[in-house]
Amino acid sequence: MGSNTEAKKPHAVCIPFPAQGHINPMIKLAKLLHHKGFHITFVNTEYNHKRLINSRGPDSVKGLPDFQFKTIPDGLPPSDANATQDIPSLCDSTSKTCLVPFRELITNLNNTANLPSVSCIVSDGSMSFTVKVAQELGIPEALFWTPSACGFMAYLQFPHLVQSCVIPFKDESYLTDEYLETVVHFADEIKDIRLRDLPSFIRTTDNNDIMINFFLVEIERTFKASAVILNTFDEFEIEVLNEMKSKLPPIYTIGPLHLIVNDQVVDNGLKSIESNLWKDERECLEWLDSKVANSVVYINFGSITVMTPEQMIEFAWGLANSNCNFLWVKRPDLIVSGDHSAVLPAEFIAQTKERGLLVRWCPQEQVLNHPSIGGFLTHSGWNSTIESVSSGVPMLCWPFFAEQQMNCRFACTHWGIGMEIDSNVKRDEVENLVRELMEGEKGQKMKMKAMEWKKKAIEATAPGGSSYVNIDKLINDCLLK
Ligand SMILES: O=c1ccn([C@@H]2O[C@H](COP(=O)(O)OP(=O)(O)O[C@H]3O[C@H](CO)[C@@H](O)[C@H](O)[C@H]3O)[C@@H](O)[C@H]2O)c(=O)[nH]1
Repeated sequence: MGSNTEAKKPHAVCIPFPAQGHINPMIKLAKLLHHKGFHITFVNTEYNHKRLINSRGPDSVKGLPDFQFKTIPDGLPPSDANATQDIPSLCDSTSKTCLVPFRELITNLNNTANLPSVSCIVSDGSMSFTVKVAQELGIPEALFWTPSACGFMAYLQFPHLVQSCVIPFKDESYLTDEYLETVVHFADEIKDIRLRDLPSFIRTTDNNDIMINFFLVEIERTFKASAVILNTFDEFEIEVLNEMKSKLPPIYTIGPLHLIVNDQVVDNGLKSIESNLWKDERECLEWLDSKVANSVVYINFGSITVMTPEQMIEFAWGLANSNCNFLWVKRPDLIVSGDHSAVLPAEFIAQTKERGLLVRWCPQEQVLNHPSIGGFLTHSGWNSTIESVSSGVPMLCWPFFAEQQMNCRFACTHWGIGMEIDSNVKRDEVENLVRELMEGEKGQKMKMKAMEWKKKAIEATAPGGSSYVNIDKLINDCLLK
């Protein structure tokens, strides 16, 4: 394409919140927009840019002539660690420090010869300082909220919960299992949501709590955006979406995004653009090839969850005692003490060596699509949940924090594809639930339900489907305006 045509392209600046579970869906959306004719500038933090180079090599950030990577600092002290940063610190520092470098970056882009002017911003909902820059430039800004619609809906309750003095809790005596069972008003059609299902950030007595205050600001700014994007599909979360629709800027449900991208984006150059911050151990796919269909339980707690060595041991013996095959992704920074290798007992390793594989990071989408995977023990992060749904894989849910409790609640009670593991995890419960998931009657029912949702997810993303259509609407009605 000649530089003249290039200069006329719409130019979207895409900026994720700097954590794996946010970068992944944003890079997919950026690829899709590129495929639809946009010039893309993708903005990572310097910290994550370095991690991307470490895990995937320098070519991984070279981009393409019309898909470039840029960086801004995250405001935290420099570090060479290969680990997820502390989330409250990151929320605090990005919201306080990133506006200035982001504005400077856009000014520089607009002053670069042969580069189309920035015509829209697609920002993570948790990086809403960017709305200010869009307003200054008079260009549209779409906020991509990367949790589920039900999780996002739960965050939308924060202003009301604060005004009505429900959160922060008055004192420690409210932090009990009994009080957390209190049913709250959530949506007209959904009456079974309890305090314990709301984002874990509500479980504080601190009036200056970083996370509550952070979400109050992010929610308030959402109303100033031109559009809200969600990585879900209408049929899956229709009650929640109906409830939100009248209260927010136009909402575009465009998920499961990875299905659309895998179907539509065939360009080889784009295929090489990936966003793993840890190195994939792809050998696990060959190991899965050696196992019979639906026989392996896959365990992965995403990029942020941490657990104590004791919890890990309970999971380990629960898995060993279930006698099932398992693929367990044990991220290097999964254990709170940071002691990666010392915690798993030698007897566990010896006992399970024929039927268990431990890796540090894996190509999750491919793993979930592998025929030998029969169930997923997950922390209920939204990407993991929607990827599991898209593959027709039922789940055991051990929600850790943020809106994962809500995803777990919906998986177990609304979608019929999940069973919850108590936060105080014990080996017997793991053993029994893994058996039930892989061999029991309830597991069979969940599998059938998961397969139905998979079909619906594919329909939503196929030509004419709701998410497929919404991408074009998002582009025409918002990003090109
Ligand atoms: O070995 C692995 C482990 C994970 N992944 C990918 O990493 C992402 C993980 O995302 P998610 O499952 O959502 O977990 P978190 O990393 O914990 O995600 C954060 O971001 C999500 C989206 O906002 C929220 O739903 C979560 O609560 C929040 O913790 C997914 O795309 C996975 O496919 C891999 O490719 N390989």
